[in-house]
Amino acid sequence: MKMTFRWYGRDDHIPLPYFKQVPGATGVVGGIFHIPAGEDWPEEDVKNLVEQANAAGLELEVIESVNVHDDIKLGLPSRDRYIENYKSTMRTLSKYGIKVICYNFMPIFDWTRSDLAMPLEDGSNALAYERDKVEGIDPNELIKNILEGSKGHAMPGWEPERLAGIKKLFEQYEGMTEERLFDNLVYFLEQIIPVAKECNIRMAIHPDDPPWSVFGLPRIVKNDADLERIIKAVDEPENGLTLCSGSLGANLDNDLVAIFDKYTAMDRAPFLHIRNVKHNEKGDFHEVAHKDETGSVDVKGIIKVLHKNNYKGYWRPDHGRMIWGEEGRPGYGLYDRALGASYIQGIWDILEEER
Ligand SMILES: O=C(O)[C@@H](O)[C@@H](O)[C@H](O)[C@H](O)CO
Ligand SMILES: [Fe+2]
Repeated sequence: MKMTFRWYGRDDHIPLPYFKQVPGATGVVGGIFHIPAGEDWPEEDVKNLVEQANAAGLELEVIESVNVHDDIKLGLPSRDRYIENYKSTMRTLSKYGIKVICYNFMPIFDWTRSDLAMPLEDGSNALAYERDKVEGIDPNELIKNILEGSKGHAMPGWEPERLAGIKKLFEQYEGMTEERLFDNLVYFLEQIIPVAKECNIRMAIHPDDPPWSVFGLPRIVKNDADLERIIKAVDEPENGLTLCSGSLGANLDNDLVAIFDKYTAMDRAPFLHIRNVKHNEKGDFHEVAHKDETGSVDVKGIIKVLHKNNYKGYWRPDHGRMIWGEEGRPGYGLYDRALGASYIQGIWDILEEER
């Protein structure tokens, strides 16, 4: 499997060459964050992005994310224009060697947390989700908390310009059901998967984070049944999944090892996010170090099935804690992600030797 790190481009506090210093890192996962969802990505920006990574000796073959405009999720007539832009962006990305595009289909918000820097016992801090602090509060309050907690770092999915129209967005989603949202996803996939085929790109939908309804908005990428329904709806290898152990793992009912096994054996998961979360009695969770017994995720079990299935796709260590005084975008410090990366590769190396 190919180990990558998420890199936030010119907005990242981590110098690109540092990723190369993590043993085993072959590439970075990039994105263009100043272009609003729905717009066609300018070729010049894509070219610069890929060239910068390559100049640092790193591949850039995965994009996270090309975000989907809410009009597509809402199924509005204007969606066709945004889908055309999406296709055009796919063609540009393929021209510069992109192989996988990660995206999500969550209404309005991307990931949701109540705390971006919850203090842990060891003096580090991590992202956390407490139901009482999210569910039942005014979404504007949550947006305020997230933007304050981000300490000036741009947070994809939480763009202040877009969220300024939050009231209208919520009105537009009124009455939206899981069924209709799913139909809108299928409409989108039917349009873009043929283009993906032509471009040799694999689309990889990211699970909802957390994988349950928040603020009454429907969620359709929560569990094994949802994943299966999505890949079957347009049953082509290009219609793939990003398996994220942290997002799916927020629901203890999800059998992560079985899910990672099933979709990697089918070769329908071109991209993986590996991280760990820990639950408390109330069902709340916070993020922890990647090491297996630190949290609820069976990290070793996941790596074992990936190895058994001879996984050849891309993976990246997902959110880490903030440790050793590092300051940066919540979840995306270098130090803890690098520790997680080395831990996971250690497991892989032993399995390789035993094969
Ligand atoms: O939590 C994160 O940082 C990521 O896993 C997501 O934001 C992910 O990039 C998007 O949901 C994918 O579209
Ligand atoms: Fe993820």
